[in-house]
Amino acid sequence: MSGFGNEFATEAVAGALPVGRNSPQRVAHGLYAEQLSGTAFTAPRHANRRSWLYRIRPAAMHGEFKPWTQPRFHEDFGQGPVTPDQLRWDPLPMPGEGGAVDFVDGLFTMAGNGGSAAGTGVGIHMYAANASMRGRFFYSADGELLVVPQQGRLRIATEFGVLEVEPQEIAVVPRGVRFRVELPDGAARGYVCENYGAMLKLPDLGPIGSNGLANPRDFLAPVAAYEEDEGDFELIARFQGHLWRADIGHSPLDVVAWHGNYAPYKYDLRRFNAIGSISFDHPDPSIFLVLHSPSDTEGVGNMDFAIFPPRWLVAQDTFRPPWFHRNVASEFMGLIHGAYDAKAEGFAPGGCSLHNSMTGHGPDAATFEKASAADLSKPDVIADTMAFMFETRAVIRPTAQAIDAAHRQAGYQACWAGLRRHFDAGA
Ligand SMILES: O=C(O)Cc1cc(O)ccc1O
Ligand SMILES: [Fe+2]
Repeated sequence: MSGFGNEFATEAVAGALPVGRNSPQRVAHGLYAEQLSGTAFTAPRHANRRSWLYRIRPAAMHGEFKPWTQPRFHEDFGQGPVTPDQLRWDPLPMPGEGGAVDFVDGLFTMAGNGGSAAGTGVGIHMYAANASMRGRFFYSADGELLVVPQQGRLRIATEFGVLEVEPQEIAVVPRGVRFRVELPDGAARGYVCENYGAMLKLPDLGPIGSNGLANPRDFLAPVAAYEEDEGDFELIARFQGHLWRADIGHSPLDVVAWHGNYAPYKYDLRRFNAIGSISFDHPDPSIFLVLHSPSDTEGVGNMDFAIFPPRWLVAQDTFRPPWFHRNVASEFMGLIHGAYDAKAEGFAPGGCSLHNSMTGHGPDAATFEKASAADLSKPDVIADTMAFMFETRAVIRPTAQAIDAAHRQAGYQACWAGLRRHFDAGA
């Protein structure tokens, strides 16, 4: 179903959705009615998000939660010093032959800030998996999950229905929504931003007008689809930065019908309408904003999700690639496909980089030399590319395991070492 944050209504069995009311004395087909609130009951109408689920069994039915761990997936961003160095990583290695690693087992926390208790900031994770989740369901009460596949498709079976996503598409699973990730291609890798702050929304467009960037109708929510499976299953919860496990005797994906505006959704990044300079200068990357989690300060994001999609560069008398800069915000980047226009080498699909607050960064030496000499009478086309950025207000703290990881690039700073001195006061 199409449209960002729309008021949807969907039923997998005719007549399952009550008409004109949410909670009739007896729901059709013997279903239970249950509300899922994603915002405060009293949130203003334009921001209020909730859905009504009509399900075989209520969400309350499961065994007692016991602490559970997956040591690589956590919320420990450390208390100590954070290096202001530029950091970069090779792709997270795929699991070896050693056994089945599903989406939950394959999560690896790279970095983050704030936390679930404070309700601000983000957790930034990667996943590398080689098996579908079997008999296991997961939800995060801590944050909505923005999933950015880089390799391999995901079939995300949720309480609300099924989302199928492939690299260059994204999925967002709201806080609390239970799901299972299956891997149609047998293996998958990608990025996850766990947003502890305000729910992602489409940015305002200001003078751009009423169309452009990510258009609302390209966001797709699933139609209702339910499972009736019973068995010895487990429910894994992410709650206050820790993981919990409970027995559950049935699939919690048993919602036969639902209506409301709080639901998972997907978006194809290739639909993004990129807007840029047709005169001179390279605009700020906010021009590439897809989704925005506002903070309590107007105009300042808790987290901004921006992409760098294929596009034409036509600016005249302009250094066309991203400029050298320092930013009060902190920038975590990933590459989904192709090459990134600021880095000639070393930033591989599935890799990532971190340029924290006020850390100098920009084009590497090879990119600088090439773009400084480029013939600007012709447009450049940047094809076959899809990079993205999670940009946050707070400093992004890499985890100890990310700093110590064998796939971290020790010599990343060398990419700027070859920038030559060109200054000549007399020239
Ligand atoms: O650092 C980066 O590569 C991301 C980025 C891209 C761009 O076009 C302008 C600014 C910016 O931070
Ligand atoms: Fe940057």
